[in-house]
Amino acid sequence: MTGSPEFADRARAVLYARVGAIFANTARGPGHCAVCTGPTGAPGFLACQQCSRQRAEFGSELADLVVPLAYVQGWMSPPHQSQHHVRRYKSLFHPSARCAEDLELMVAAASAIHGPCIASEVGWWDVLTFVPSVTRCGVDHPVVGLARRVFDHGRRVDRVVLAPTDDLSTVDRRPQRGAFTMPADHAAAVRGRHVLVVDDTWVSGAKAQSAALTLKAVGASRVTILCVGRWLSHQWDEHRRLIDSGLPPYDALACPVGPGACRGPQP
Ligand SMILES: O=P(O)(O)OC[C@H]1O[C@H](OP(=O)(O)OP(=O)(O)O)[C@H](O)[C@@H]1O
Repeated sequence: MTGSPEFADRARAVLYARVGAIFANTARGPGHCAVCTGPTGAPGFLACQQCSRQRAEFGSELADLVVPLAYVQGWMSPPHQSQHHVRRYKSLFHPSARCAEDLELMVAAASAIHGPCIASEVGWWDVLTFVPSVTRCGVDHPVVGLARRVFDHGRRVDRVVLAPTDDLSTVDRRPQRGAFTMPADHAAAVRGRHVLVVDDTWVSGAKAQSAALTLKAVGASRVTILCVGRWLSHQWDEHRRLIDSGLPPYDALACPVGPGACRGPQP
């Protein structure tokens, strides 16, 4: 059964074989941003500079919980396979079915195994959506395939879509309240409810948090962002240090919500 210990063991083995050498689990705790899991850059800080700035500006309008599953080792030379995966899965001209399938399996396993961990932190989600692409918004974007793989734990989950506005193209490392809108009937489905927002990559979090701003503005009680890859840039000192520290292979049992929150089987 999906979500059972047997499923978890099987998913762990499958993902270890498929992406263990490609991705590494995100980490929580000292040195890691409590929001996005990126390096804080300085000891004693709970959040990285980007997330701190966003929190100072938007406070509780932002997502209540951000769950990045794995680090993407970006801008390496030669390029790292994790970068290749998160790009090729949605490449317009050379899409890779293998990459898409791997990311979808990661979302399916994480939401099945660690859905209860999300629930223990912020409650079960009632509504599901995704972050639309700037260049290819709409439901034919492969990010929708990721959202479709979120395991619902037998619960009723409504699906809604965010509509990008012209302001979305100007979202650059800083969330904006007007980047998305929501059709009135979808907004009604969101009011007073917990929305899970799926995205493929978190770089600054600006787009995903812009989605959260819209959802909170139309009345969502809570927003959780689930993204596959927390992008690290090998060109930034603190990111390079984390990459060069030797990241362990991806383990589907390692909890992306944090060891203290884990309600699933332990690694
Ligand atoms: O964390 P951020 O700094 O906001 O960057 C990450 C966002 O950027 C990409 O979106 P884009 O619209 O470029 O996606 P596409 O490549 O799918 O068109 C990606 O899919 C994330 O949504």
